[in-house]
Amino acid sequence: MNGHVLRMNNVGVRRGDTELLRDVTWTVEEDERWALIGPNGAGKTTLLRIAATHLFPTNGDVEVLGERLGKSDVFELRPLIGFASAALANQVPEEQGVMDLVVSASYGYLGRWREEYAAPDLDRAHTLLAQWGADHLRDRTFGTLSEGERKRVQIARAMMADPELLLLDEPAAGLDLGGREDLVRRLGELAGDIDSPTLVVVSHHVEEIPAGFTHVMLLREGGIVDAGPAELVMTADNLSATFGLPLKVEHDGQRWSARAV
Ligand SMILES: Nc1ncnc2c1ncn2[C@@H]1O[C@H](COP(=O)(O)OP(=O)(O)OP(=O)(O)O)[C@@H](O)[C@H]1O
Repeated sequence: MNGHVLRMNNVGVRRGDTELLRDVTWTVEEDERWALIGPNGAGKTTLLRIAATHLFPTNGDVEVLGERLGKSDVFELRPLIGFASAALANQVPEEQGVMDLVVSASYGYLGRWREEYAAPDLDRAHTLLAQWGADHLRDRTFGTLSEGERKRVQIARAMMADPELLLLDEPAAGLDLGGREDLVRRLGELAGDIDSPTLVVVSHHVEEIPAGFTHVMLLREGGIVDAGPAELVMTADNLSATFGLPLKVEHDGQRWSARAV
């Protein structure tokens, strides 16, 4: 795999006359942790869905975990990719049990109960729920969970199959301040662990970039404003161009913040 987890070359996505993405050239190496930041409609989710092999681009080349999209069996690739998004959460039936949802990820389907789950898989599901602060929810159904609780359970599920690449679309959206800070701290711990999968997290807010995230891509109107090491990309000029208003950017050594000037 020569270290490249993701490689995109001149990727574009077009729907009718609308360009959802254009000229995206991007490489992600194994030990990198990326945040994709941009305003509503910038194309972040579209880009993440391509990385997850859920969407084929209209043009350009994509390699995920060394396999070329269009030339490989995505059903062999997908178990190696953990993916959590609001769209996936919406596909989970309300009555789905939390444990079933998490443990079934290693069996390749969306949470149907099987009698023959292996004990090590059940143990791993418990451990992951605990790691994401959701162990107390394991006897609940997905439909009874709050927004923040759903996010934690979804991340535990995405981690279940021990992925090589973990893609999280707006994991902190809809969380209150305490919930956001708790989740961002846990993501920071994951980022700092050398055994963690390669991470790509989408957000609208620079405050949600966890500590330890090494790289940032800024997206606006389907195009890359800048992408690379966080300390080079996260300038006031770049952020202002991305969000279309003059911004002041601060970094306290761990986390970023931005506000209008
Ligand atoms: N099938 C489609 N046809 C036309 N436009 C589409 C289609 N799917 C998405 N779009 C548009 O493409 C743009 C990019 O959408 P995308 O969901 O990737 O953006 P995003 O950066 O994730 O936005 P948000 O932060 O609001 O979730 C949006 O303007 C959206 O309305």
